[in-house]
Amino acid sequence: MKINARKMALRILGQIDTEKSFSHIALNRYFDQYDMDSVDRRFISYLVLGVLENKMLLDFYIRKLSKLRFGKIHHEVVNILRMGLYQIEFMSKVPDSAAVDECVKLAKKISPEQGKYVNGVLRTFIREKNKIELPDAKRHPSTHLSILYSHPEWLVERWIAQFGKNFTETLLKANNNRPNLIIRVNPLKITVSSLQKRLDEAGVVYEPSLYIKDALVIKSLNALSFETLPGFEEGLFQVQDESSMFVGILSDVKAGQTVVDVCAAPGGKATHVAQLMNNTGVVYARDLHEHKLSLIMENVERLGLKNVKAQVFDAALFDKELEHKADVVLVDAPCSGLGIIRRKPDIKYNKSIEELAGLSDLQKRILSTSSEYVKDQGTLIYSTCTLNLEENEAVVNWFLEHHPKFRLDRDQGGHLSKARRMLLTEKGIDLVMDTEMLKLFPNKHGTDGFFIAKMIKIG
Ligand SMILES: C[S@@+](CC[C@H](N)C(=O)[O-])C[C@H]1O[C@@H](n2cnc3c(N)ncnc32)[C@H](O)[C@@H]1O
Repeated sequence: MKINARKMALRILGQIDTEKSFSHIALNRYFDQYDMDSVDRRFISYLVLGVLENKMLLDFYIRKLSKLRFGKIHHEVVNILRMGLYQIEFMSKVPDSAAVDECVKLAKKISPEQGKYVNGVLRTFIREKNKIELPDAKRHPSTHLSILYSHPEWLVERWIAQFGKNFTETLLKANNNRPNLIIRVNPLKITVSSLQKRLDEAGVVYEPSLYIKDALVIKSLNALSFETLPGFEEGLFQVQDESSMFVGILSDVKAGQTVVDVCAAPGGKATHVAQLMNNTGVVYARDLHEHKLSLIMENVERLGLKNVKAQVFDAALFDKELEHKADVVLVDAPCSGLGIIRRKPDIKYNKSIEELAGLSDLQKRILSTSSEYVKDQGTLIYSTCTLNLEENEAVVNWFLEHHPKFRLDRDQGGHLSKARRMLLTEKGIDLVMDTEMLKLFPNKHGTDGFFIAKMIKIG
């Protein structure tokens, strides 16, 4: 039986609200449970993610248009209105009349009055949307940007203070764009050109990554549909953002080395370095959560890796067994995740200033403890998928002050070939930061927001 895509989207939004599930998990759960074609999947994920990305703006409109106070509106009707407004405002291919009619049908299932109410709000929006004024951009810049791009005001204020207003606006905008699906080819099983042939045969549209030699940017699929690509089950590739692949490249691992990845699940970076070591040496892939080890193991097995040992271990605690044993230690620390809002729009609504403060203490502790595993002349890499100074530069600067045996690697861009550096310069993309730490931004580099500091132990 054909599913009703809007009804399904409404159920998923309801579940995200009530169970506080992450959107990608809720979407995948429904996609696994119901048989639906790729057109429906794409429409549902577009609508659900679009509503979440723009929730504050859509709620601002509802507040302006509704005769009922926001808190008094039936909870399901709030989501019906959000879906209707989103389709009218952002989905140009959906005729306004279809958006209204379908939402009214959904609301009528609750009661005829709710149908009338939804009809009234949506039709008023179509007539009067140009008259709705946002908070004044000059007098209240952070409130204006916060509503326009649906990011909490405290975060907008913080980013304006750290990056300036114009940069922040482009960052907020980029956070509401859908990211590409990026895959890292697994050279242990296939060459890049052979995988490209397989993708061509399946009609998949892709292009080579600007940054990473063995990575492909998939253009014809969204990030949630990677399992449908040819070769996934066979382990011919791993899904991973280019920003995160930089950790593997910067680590400069060699065959036979010992690597400790203290925060490894689901194993993106651990499997990358294991692959770069050509299935030799050993990668200790650790995580605090036992249930996450299976995620690492699934990837390890699928990719055909023999050199990864997955272990449960709390990175904040010292493990004497590994003292001074590692050539490379990866600290991909738990963080606020504010660099991956494009992938998980829920993140921007779930964080608070208090939570961020607690995180930097944990990050310092994990980094200090893990540094004890590094051999003389060994490498320590600290990374996060967030953008705030407090969780990035401040943590690394604090660490360097307290650990004089470590220094920043001076040549963060040195791993890139000359040709690739020229290409990036031509495109106006600057990778080497004046702080000698690498920070990538969705609006500047087209990648996830990501931070990497590579340090060397002088010994
Ligand atoms: C950013 S994710 C790691 C992503 C992973 N490195 C990858 O590339 O796929 C951070 C991980 O740290 C783990 N974690 C959080 N606190 C931890 C702790 N105290 N010790 C070890 N792992 C921890 C989380 O379970 C989470 O899987």
